[in-house]
Amino acid sequence: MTTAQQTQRPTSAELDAADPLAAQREAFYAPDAAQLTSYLDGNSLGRPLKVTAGNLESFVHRAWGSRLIRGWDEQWMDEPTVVGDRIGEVTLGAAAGQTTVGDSTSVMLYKMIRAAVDAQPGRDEIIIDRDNFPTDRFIIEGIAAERGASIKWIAANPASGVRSEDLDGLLGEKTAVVVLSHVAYRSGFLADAEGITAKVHQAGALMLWDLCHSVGSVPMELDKWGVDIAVGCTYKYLNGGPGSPAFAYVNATQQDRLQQPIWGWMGADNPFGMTDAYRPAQGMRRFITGTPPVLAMQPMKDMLELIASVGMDAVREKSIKLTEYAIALSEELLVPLGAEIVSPRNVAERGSHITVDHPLFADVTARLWEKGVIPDFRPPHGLRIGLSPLSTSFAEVELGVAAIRDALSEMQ
Ligand SMILES: Cc1ncc(COP(=O)(O)O)c(C=O)c1O
Ligand SMILES: Nc1ccccc1C(=O)C[C@H](N)C(=O)O
Repeated sequence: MTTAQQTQRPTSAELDAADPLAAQREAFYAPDAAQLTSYLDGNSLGRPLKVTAGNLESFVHRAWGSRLIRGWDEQWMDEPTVVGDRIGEVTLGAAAGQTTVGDSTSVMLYKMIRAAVDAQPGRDEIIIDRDNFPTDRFIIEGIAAERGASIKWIAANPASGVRSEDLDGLLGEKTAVVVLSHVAYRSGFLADAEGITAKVHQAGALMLWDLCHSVGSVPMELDKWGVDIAVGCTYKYLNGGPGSPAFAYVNATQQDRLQQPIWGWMGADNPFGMTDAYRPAQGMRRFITGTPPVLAMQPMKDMLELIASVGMDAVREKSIKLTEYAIALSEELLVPLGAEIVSPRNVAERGSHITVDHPLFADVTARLWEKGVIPDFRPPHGLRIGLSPLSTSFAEVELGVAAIRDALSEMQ
């Protein structure tokens, strides 16, 4: 590092002092320092809010313990779409009536991709990229086998992600649906959701975005972009807790055309009519299958209100500053030790995490976890630094990257 670099870059203390969202970090539960010194994995599991502990206790005592079965009539039957609408309003740019909550992300992806393929007669091709998260790829392989559809693969580009031109030569009159991640789980590449959606529509195909790594960190305008379907998880930047349920968005114009494949009573038009035949409910309720995971939906409500109070634009602004800082530190401290930054340098093409590659990073990550410095590792060589804007400080990033440098140089 040159002296010039040292003097040009603000210190982590200066960045924290200038951070308009710094006070929000107090809202998160803080384990004692022996357990945690730097949490860099909010993109895998967000931290709990302090208020969530009391709210869960009160849920047990009041809504569940006192109202008991009456809770379904009074509130819980509507919870999937009420919480869904709030996710839509606060984070997705989605008007009410287009978002619901339930199932795991994998199951929700299955339901939505199957519904999309079934709704496109004469079209039997699904497009996805080789670098997409395993569950997305596996589910599409399963659906292709089940429906006799074929898969058109976008070639892997691990240091980047999918650009509009990557669809050239693959998109056509046989394409039923295109499935892409808005932010790539490995590189953090942020796709041009609006441009790609428009291109997919020109070919008459449906567009499904996996929002797992963007929801709650990147502002979105799903309605404006004309997105057909989106699925995302709520345990990362929506801090819903381990295994909190997924959400699905279906554009109002597509809801009647889509029929999901797992016909359960809760997605039928009259669940308590105990009818002979399944008839799908109107609107988003048709995408529900079984009893909604109401308890597991509670923590995300607290985070949604915190995000609403500051706004997604402020969240994104901090996210950009955090990833810029993590890249600058990685360049100074890790690249000289042979590490390679494999995330986009252009902020407009980057979500809220970065990945740095080095052959020793699997061992480095294991050693860091013992010390309470928590990034994560994705094979073959990627150490991911996830920066959850409302809970991460610049000091934490500096401490974390310095610890990675120390572990790496000790092991070399
Ligand atoms: C892009 C992407 N899709 C899906 C998932 C997860 O699916 P599930 O919630 O079913 O484990 C993840 C992370 O776990 C992910 O990063
Ligand atoms: N759901 C999990 C359960 C256990 C451990 C990690 C996860 C993740 O979410 C991983 C994340 N989707 C990833 O991009 O690697």
